[in-house]
Amino acid sequence: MKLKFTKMHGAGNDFVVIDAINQQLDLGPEQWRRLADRRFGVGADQILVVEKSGEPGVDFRYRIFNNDGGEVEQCGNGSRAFVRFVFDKGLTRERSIRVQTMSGVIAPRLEADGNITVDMGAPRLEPAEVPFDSSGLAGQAQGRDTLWPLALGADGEVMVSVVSMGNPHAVQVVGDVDTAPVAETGPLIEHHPRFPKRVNAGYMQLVDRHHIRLRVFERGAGETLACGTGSCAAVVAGIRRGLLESPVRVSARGGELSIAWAGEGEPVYLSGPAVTVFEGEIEI
Ligand SMILES: N[C@H](CCC[C@H](N)C(=O)O)C(=O)O
Repeated sequence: MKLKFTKMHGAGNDFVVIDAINQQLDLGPEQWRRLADRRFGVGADQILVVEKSGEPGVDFRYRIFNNDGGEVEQCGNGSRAFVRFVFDKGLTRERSIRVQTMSGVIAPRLEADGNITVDMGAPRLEPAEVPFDSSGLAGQAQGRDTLWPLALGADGEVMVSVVSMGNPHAVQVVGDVDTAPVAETGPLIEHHPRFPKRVNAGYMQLVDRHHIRLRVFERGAGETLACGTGSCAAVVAGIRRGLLESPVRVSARGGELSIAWAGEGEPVYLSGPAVTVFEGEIEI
């Protein structure tokens, strides 16, 4: 089928965005993978699909596919691209919308200055909600958080915080993100047996109480230049550990994000850019 798409990015985390309201889609995992392939397709970390919502009080439905073809629950950088896309395409005249995802409703808002702030909902903090299998493990309390030991075989053991933003995150503090073993240990953490749905692996360097540097080896996509939900998860973990105070500036390799969180039970707010790179059409 001939498919119209828009290529976008949020702080270097890149997307193919598809209007499934005005196009009939019937694609499977192999086609999502090909679309996201950087040589045989358009190339992207994730594919974002825009659908009408059937829910009262909700404007759109938002489906997210990693470049391995798997459908996932949430994408923070993608939610900013989503609101920029639907506004620019005239699918809405509202700058503030509510969007249904697999893990609940989020609320992106397109600011007058072009920046975008998203209510990402409240983090889920119980291991079973992540999901993380903590059975038989001795957690180490730090502040309101618990650090869990992850055995990585020859690569030793790392202590991680576990947080769900609808999707699963394992966050560790490192001395220097530039020398952190992201390529070596990212895949080991992503596929660790204690994460039955796999996990996004975050490496956070503390700059000061309102600033971190962050790299994320993403589930189903490998290291990306920025990860919105990973930034939310890292800041939530840092605040719970007593290491950070809201708001926090997150310096990713692809750009800057800002996270605000008032504490347990409260929503996490993600702010940052969303850029349209080009429009295209592909036979898929
Ligand atoms: N790889 C993630 C989905 C995309 C998240 C990321 N791109 C973001 O901005 O939140 C997962 O499998 O949960």
